Amino acid sequence: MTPVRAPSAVREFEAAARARLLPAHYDYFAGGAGEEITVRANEAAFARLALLPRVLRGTGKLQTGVTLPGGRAAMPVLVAPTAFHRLAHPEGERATARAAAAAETVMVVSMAATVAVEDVAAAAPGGTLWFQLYIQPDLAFTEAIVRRAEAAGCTALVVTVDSPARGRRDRDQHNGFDDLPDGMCCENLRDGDRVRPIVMSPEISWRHVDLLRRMTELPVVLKGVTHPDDARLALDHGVAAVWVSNHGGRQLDTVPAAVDLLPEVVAAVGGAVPVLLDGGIRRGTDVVKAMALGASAVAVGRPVIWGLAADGERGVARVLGLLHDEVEHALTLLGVASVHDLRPGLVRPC
Ligand SMILES: Cc1cc2nc3c(=O)[nH]c(=O)nc-3n(C[C@H](O)[C@H](O)[C@H](O)COP(=O)(O)O)c2cc1C
Ligand SMILES: CCCCCCC(=O)C(=O)O
Repeated sequence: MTPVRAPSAVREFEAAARARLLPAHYDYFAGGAGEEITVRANEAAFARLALLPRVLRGTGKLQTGVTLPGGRAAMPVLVAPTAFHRLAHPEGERATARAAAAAETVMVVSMAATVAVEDVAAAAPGGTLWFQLYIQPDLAFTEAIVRRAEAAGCTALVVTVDSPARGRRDRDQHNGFDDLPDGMCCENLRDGDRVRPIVMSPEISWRHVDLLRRMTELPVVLKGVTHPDDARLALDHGVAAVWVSNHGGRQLDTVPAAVDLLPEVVAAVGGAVPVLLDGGIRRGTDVVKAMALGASAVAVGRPVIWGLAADGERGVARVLGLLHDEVEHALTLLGVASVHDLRPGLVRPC
């Protein structure tokens, strides 16, 4: 009998996940906005970047840890906020949080999680959680959610700013996917005995970022920045980090690939705060390319979902473990001892 081989690359988890998920749920996780041009561009952009190794550097012990406003991570790959983990696995966000804690990295809990942030925290004591927020026009409700995240022990607030409206996702429209199944809801949206809908409002502005900063002592990370002028404004408004992201190509289609936007944002930020990046990271080589171009750390969305759907906590742990091992391997072959020593000169367009 041929033994079943465990996935040896992150990409292999997608097929395993697809085989287990309902087609409409697979499409929700995999899909993006419009023609999915940005979804494809995110990955393709990494393939268009070449790495140029240095030799005879005597590098020795490797350093992959990073220190960020919301705490330290042993690897420079964070778990991006993604919604609805219980569609992928019955343990949902609990399983993801345990795997992230075991990998000693940060999990960003989505506001649209299907397990309440308090229960995610309880599932992974000792783990580092950040909380992702869509600022709700009802500011009292926004504040109530912030207080819950604080009380659950989250160490940063990630405010997603690329969603003044929900992306138009053709796959979801064709599948009629617009709600969670019975027995599942966005647990962080509970308000007394009802669950509120998430409002993505075009009325949200920099004024709300200021209000939020006054509302909490937690560092505020701005996720979904693509324009260098917005990166500069983010600094004016006192954010603790800027997160370059096009939401994995799920919001405005034809926005450029995230990694192509990175250098201009890094230049605009000028080292004032860390710059994070997500979108299309599938390999350790993608991680080092992004960090060479100035990212302080990166995050992965779909790879975590594929690991979760394929094999629950173990699958997520394997995805994170593969990325960690690949980062170390890439550093060794690049002749670089620490992720902090990655520089633009190690990357070339090809
Ligand atoms: C299924 C899914 C759900 C997502 N849900 C959220 C969310 O609730 N909040 C958020 O800020 N971003 C959300 N995102 C965007 C991710 O945080 C991240 O920006 C994106 O997945 C990165 O691209 P990648 O999937 O290629 O790694 C979601 C992405 C996916 C794929
Ligand atoms: C109505 C709930 C919306 C959750 C948003 C999740 C998300 O950001 C995504 O990309 O999907």
